Amino acid sequence: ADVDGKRIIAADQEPGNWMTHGRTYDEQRYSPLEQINQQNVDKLGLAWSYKLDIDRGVEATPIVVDGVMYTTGPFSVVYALDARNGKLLWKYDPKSDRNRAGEACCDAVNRGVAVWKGKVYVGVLDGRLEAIDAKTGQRVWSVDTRADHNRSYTITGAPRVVNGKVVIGNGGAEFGVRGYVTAYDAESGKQAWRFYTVPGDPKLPPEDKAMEIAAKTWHGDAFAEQGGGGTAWDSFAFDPELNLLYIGVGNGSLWDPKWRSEAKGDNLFLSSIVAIDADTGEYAWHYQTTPGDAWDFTATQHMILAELEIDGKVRKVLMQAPKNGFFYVIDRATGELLSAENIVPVNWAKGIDMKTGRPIVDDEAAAYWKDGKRKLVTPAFWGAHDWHPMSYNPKTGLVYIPAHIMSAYYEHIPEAPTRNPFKSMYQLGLRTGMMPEGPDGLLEMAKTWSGKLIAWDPVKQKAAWEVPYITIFNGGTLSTAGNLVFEGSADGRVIAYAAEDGKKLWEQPAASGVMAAPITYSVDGEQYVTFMAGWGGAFSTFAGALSLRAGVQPYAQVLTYKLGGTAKLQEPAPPADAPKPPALTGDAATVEAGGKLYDSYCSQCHGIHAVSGGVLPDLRKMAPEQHQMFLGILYGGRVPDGMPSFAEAFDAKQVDQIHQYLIKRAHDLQEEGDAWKKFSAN
Ligand SMILES: O=C(O)c1cc(C(=O)O)c2c(n1)C(=O)C(=O)c1cc(C(=O)O)[nH]c1-2
Ligand SMILES: [Ca+2]
Repeated sequence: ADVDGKRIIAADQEPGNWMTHGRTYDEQRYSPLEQINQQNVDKLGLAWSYKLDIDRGVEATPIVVDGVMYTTGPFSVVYALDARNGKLLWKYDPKSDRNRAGEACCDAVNRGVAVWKGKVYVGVLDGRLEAIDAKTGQRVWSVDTRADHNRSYTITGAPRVVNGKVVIGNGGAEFGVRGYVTAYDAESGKQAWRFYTVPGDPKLPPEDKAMEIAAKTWHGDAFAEQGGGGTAWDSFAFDPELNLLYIGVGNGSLWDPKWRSEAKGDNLFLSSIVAIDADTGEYAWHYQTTPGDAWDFTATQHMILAELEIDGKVRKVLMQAPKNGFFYVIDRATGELLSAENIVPVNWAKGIDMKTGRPIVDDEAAAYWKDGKRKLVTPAFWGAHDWHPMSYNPKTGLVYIPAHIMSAYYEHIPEAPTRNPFKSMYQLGLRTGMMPEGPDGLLEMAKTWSGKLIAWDPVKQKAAWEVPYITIFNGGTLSTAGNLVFEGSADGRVIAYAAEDGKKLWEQPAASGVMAAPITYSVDGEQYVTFMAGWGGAFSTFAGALSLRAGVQPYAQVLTYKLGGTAKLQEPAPPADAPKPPALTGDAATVEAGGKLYDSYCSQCHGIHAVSGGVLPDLRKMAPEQHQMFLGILYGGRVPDGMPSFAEAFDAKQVDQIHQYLIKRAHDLQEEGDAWKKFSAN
């Protein structure tokens, strides 16, 4: 694992390796390998599989160096595997603090490691960054990246190593935190610099030039208490010539701009791409995709650096499709906006004004805090595109985007929200009326959600071709010189398409939903393609009901293919039938009160309207002994699974209200049958 900057910059000279998250610092996720190509891809078969320990969301991009694969599973567990046969070399469990798992918004996911000079780096869900000896799997150093232990900081993203420094951000903007990116010396773990993305306490002077710029765009002082947001929880890119590190910055805390910043100002650097000096962390330029974000429109999405010919001139560009539905091409030396076009229908903005670089926001459709009316906004909080990586094929000039068609409700709350001290709970500052009333409304809404693989031409600013999918949250993409695009799907398939026209050339079942982006590598002259399979993440936890349309279970494994591979796919056992629930003893008012508590505290993991997407237990299907122990489970938590104690959140009466609501929902299930199962496409 003797990777360094020189090797990564010259990655095309050793195409068999995949040495950094996006293969190269420009994060194109394009491999020069072409042993597997359009002529023979139909002969691709499973070479080996490796079963991960925990069946929850899998989002990692594996790293492969000189025949060894380093990858991660849920709860930031690191696996080193022989890349030829999947044999385990070592496993490192950082023992992420399970009491704090509820402080992660979107499942206990991890997007992979970085490798540098004999060490493997992993961001741990509980907020640690750790260095591991690549040979032995033993910990070398560990740092706590959290700036404030009273806040819900987590890490799900993959570190990058640039100029000998390990760079990592945090998650937490759904819980009220102040975002930042930190760089640590790769050898020692000593902090080199920290770049805050939003201002801190307005009573204190700004920390640096960037915060001076940002502070002028925030109003009032609520954001100091509410955190401000701007977490950099996923994407980075690096240009070694310009020595600029690009950071994708996230949404605001709170979401409602009225309660965050008196509905005034752009609130920099929320929803922005920020370029900083890779050595010092000093601000260079920024481009804000969604000024004054109100919809969780993060710009943490994957950024690709490329050279494009635009109006007869070759430009060094940065490309991003953030959640807000537009595809941006930006000059990466200066931050100048070159083009912006929507990749799916959007209703929140009428377009981007190319003179000002700002969106033309449609207040009638989307500004829920202005007139107090509930708004159905497109796209919504998982965006037209979320963290699932894109890829760019320089031969076709196309960017392959796993895109979403989705809308959701946003509703202002008229009284100023106060900060809830319970840390494992979303604090968005708007109503959970984001979702339609009742399970029937949900079913209707689900039918309007779908996914699409879009082959986007960033010069012509339009799609060259598209492939539809049954739900959102399909896998990231991989492009190869074999002129193939590989993608896994939410509904449990691994697929190869022709890069130029999207013709499907190969498909096999994956035994679970696939969200992560595949990679390709070669060892001893043999090319392999690896998919990390395993359903989970934000969609199938919070909106579990809608995700059932994918018809898959969480079953986490590494699936590696080669030409002529003949290994047998392992599959999960089918889920058990729902047991008969106890009698409902609570009256309608009790059930209603329980439902409200459930929505606020439980739905982010177990699913809205108590319909689970299968990642965490469906509470309508509790066993008799779980009903008997209900209070004990809520007060004690189920720590190994990451369920915190709710003793501080609920009194005994409230526990009973939630219990009665769940019993009611269990009876609904018995009477209606599983409408969601029938609804599933498979
Ligand atoms: O604002 C944040 O700090 C934050 C963090 C994360 C995360 O760390 O996973 C997600 C999001 N936001 C988010 O908005 C989102 O849609 C999302 C999806 C996922 C996932 O892993 O499926 N994580 C996150
Ligand atoms: Ca977010």
